[in-house]
Amino acid sequence: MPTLTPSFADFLPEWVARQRWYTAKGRTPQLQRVGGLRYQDPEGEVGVETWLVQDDGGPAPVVYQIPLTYRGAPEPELAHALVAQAEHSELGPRWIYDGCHDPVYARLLLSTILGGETVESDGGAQYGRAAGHRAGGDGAMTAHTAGEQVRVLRGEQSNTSIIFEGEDGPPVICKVFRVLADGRNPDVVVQEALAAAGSTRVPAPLGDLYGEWPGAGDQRRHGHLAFAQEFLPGVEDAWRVAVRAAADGADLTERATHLGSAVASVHRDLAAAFPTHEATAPVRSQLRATWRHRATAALLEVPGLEEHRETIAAVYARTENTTWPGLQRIHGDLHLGQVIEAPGRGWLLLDFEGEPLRPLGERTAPDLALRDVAGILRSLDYAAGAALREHGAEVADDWVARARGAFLDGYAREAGRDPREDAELLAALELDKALYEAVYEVRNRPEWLSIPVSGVRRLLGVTAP
Ligand SMILES: Nc1ncnc2c1ncn2[C@@H]1O[C@H](COP(=O)(O)OP(=O)(O)O)[C@@H](O)[C@H]1O
Ligand SMILES: O=P(O)(O)O[C@H]1O[C@H](CO)[C@@H](O[C@H]2O[C@H](CO)[C@@H](O)[C@H](O)[C@H]2O)[C@H](O)[C@H]1O
Repeated sequence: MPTLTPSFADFLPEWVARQRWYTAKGRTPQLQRVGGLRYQDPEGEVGVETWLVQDDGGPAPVVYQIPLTYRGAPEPELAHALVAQAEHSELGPRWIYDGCHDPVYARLLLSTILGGETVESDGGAQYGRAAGHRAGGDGAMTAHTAGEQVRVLRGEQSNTSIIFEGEDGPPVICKVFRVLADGRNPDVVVQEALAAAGSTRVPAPLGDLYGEWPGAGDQRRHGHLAFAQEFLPGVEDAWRVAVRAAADGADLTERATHLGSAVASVHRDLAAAFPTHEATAPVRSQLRATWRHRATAALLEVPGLEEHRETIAAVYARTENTTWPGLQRIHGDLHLGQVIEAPGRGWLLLDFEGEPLRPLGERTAPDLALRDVAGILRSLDYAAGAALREHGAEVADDWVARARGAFLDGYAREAGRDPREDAELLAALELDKALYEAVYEVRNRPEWLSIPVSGVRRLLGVTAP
């Protein structure tokens, strides 16, 4: 049996702990390999393998996807993506890289998806298997599997996205899901359904990789590993547009109005493509219980909010005697970073995975479309906070109020109902979102925490100490 020195157990946990996608920040990963996939480099030079590892070091077990490439010589262009240098007992020195950054893995991944191919592990107890599926069918797209520019998208993301650009065909972005959930990934399911319904508000889906790996005991887990779609080069996301406008005090109202209409049109298409439900009394209490439960957990995790326990409960209680709209499939984690502005096409929505901190079942359940509306309202408030943090710009309350009002106007016009008519629900959902954000920031970006915490206080009508 060949050996590697240092071994994976020696170097992988420490590397995983440093990754943006590691969800249990601050803890020490306790990794066990649960499965894997072997890809074949056509040149026969680079070893390409995806590790599926379960981490038991966080609050709950999480399965991560970790594509790795093994090279016999260092690759200077991949220096930033080096996971470890190790000695293989038979092959000699090995340089092990984060596969997403290695064009050899990237091209194999895309060709597996677009070619509808299958990859599997070497077998045994950790047997894994995955199959590519092509969506729609655009013949030009296979041209991307060879000789193209390959790069990893930089920035704040929960997953790792690889971009393929070149002369032979339109650019592609392929998202490698880092946290694997059992079941079909909502990002894939929803965008494919919207595209099939003729929505122009999402980039065209091109295909996905769906896999299986061992679960507890004899169980098998199944889920999406990657998703390829049309890449719109040179576009800006609404977050950057809004932070800049906030910092400059520039008017955002026209764009915010268009964004409101775009979100409402996606909601209309989602209501037609997926089941809808009436918000019956038991459903309403169930949802309120979820908000309360999330608030309790947030107060335990976020310092300085405990004193607001009762005021928070009161905001939720105010939704008891109001009329609720129906429930439907929604985006689930809508914020300005999930929206891009494409020339000639207007605003497009991305990343329908839902809030990464929520269990999959909750993320795909029908919910109030107002939850997405609340997400954008919170995000406009965040943009003002970021303008201060990053540019030292004191943003007038009026700027935020006008942008939020314009977004709601655009939404109301397209939806035929003004979200402000459901003021109690909207307030409850904004609060729920701000509390979620506070937990997210505590775990991922503590230096951002003051933005959602101020948001919570503002929503509760209390001034900061
Ligand atoms: N199809 C696309 N075209 C252009 N840019 C994209 C596309 N998909 C994603 N992006 C960019 O990548 C960023 C992260 O994408 P997202 O789907 O939110 O990933 P994650 O799940 O990792 O958060 C977006 O904010 C956007 O700037
Ligand atoms: O990784 P995702 O994009 O799915 O979303 C998570 O990370 C987001 C931060 O990257 C976080 O969004 C929060 O910060 C944004 C600015 O960076 C801001 O626009 C959002 O309004 C705010 O919620 C998101 O909540 C989290 O789920």
